[in-house]
Amino acid sequence: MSEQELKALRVRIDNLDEKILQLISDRARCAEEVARVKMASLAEGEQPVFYRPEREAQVLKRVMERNKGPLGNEEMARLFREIMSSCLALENPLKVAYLGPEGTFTQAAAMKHFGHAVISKPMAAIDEVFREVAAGAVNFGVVPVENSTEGAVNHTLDSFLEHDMVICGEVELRIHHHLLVGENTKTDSISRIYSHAQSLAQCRKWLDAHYPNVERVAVSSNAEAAKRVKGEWNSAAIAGDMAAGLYGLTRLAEKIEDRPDNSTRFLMIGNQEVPPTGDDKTSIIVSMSNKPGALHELLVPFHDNGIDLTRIETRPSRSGKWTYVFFIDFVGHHRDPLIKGVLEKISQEAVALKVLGSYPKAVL
Ligand SMILES: C=C(O[C@@H]1C=C(C(=O)O)C=C[C@H]1O)C(=O)O
Repeated sequence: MSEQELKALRVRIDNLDEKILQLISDRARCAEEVARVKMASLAEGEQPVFYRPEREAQVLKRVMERNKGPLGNEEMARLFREIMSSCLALENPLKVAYLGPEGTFTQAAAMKHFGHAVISKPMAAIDEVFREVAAGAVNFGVVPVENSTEGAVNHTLDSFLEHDMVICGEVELRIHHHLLVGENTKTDSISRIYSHAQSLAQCRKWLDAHYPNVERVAVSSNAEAAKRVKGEWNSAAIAGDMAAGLYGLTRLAEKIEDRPDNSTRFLMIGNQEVPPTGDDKTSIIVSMSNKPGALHELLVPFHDNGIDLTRIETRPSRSGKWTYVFFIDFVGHHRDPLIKGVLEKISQEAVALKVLGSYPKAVL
């Protein structure tokens, strides 16, 4: 390609960028206007709701449906995710607590869902994320709930039993783990490997094959593991890209997770009910009396109405020995008439039923 051609293309790009800049600014002004209208139409004492997850899901879906390439749908939606995040921050920047420290996959999930124009607050434990939301110190919290290799994150499920929270969104993240070391570590003399228990479990076979005799030490998060090995001799951490970059570690081995499709699902928790979008999921907690056929009774209404169950998890109820609660996720919104009927049926049989929230299915 000649210099001449390159020059002409760069002029075209500059002109397009100018148009994009203009359009994004017009869009941001619209968002400001939306904020003004929302404020003006408030009833006495009513708090404005700036963040609308159902609307954001609709915007992203529209973008994906209309996208004709060459950029992929996810790539294009990611760009619009950030534009919306910045527009919303003009109305009112969201405060989001997540399971920290900085560099965790939960932080990556928070950014994937809310974009980067939020005020984010790392918390030391899952329960603290719940408490921060309950105290009103932040608008939303982000917590991991299940991993495709290792199953449920029990701390999160148990926290739902203790706090009244509304789930307002979900996000899924592909989880790639790397074996990381700091500059002081001699790679042939690793005597200890730190990570979160879930991550150690997700790499169990790889560790058994490559480091069978090295001590595995579970710490509170894999970002914490990365932070530790930065200054330590002869130790390594298992963590992801964000933590590797943040703490400037070297990758001894990449993508060491046992299953290549290893993914984690995260939930956004808050106090805001989300209206239906037509493509939603609902999470409930149910406790049944301890009698034969109780689980069957619970599941029949879903089957009879053709409702797609996406997950069922059992946890000790904490209110009596050998009594259990069921965490159930299914497709649909609790305001849909069909779902309403099913929930009514279940509540006739159940000791307790709590709807944790209905929320748009993950778009990205
Ligand atoms: C502009 C609005 O407010 C926020 C910003 C949005 C956007 O930038 O598209 C979408 C939904 C809200 O989170 C709105 O409610 O439409």
